[in-house]
Amino acid sequence: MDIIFLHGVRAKTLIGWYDWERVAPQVVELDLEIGLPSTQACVSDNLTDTIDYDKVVQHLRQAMAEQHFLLLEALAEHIAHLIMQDFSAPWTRVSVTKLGILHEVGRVGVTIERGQRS
Ligand SMILES: Nc1nc2c(c(=O)[nH]1)N=C([C@H](O)[C@@H](O)CO)CN2
Repeated sequence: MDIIFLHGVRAKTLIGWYDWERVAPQVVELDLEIGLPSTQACVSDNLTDTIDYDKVVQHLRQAMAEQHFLLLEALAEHIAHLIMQDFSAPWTRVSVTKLGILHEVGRVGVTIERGQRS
């Protein structure tokens, strides 16, 4: 399976378990790997034969501005669902990272994989 990746995508969203996190949007970082439904673009050299990563970023930023979740796990699940449903990806690995949320911890986050990797 061919894969596109997007690393270090920053997006603003309401995310967190605690009261203050439910009212103040935070910037989270996404690392995405997205399985492609075909290898067609490798021979056609045509953007319409693959998943346009530019559109993925726009779509996810828009969705995350409108949604709120309590846990990173639930946010990651939602992102994986959007990637598979709206871009027809057969497989994805989604990591969501909070930056500097814990004292003396640089980054915390979750990684999930959904779909079938062939
Ligand atoms: N496994 C998780 N643990 C925690 C989460 C989470 O999303 N998944 N979230 C929090 C708080 O929101 C944290 O970011 C602020 O202390 C705590 N643990």
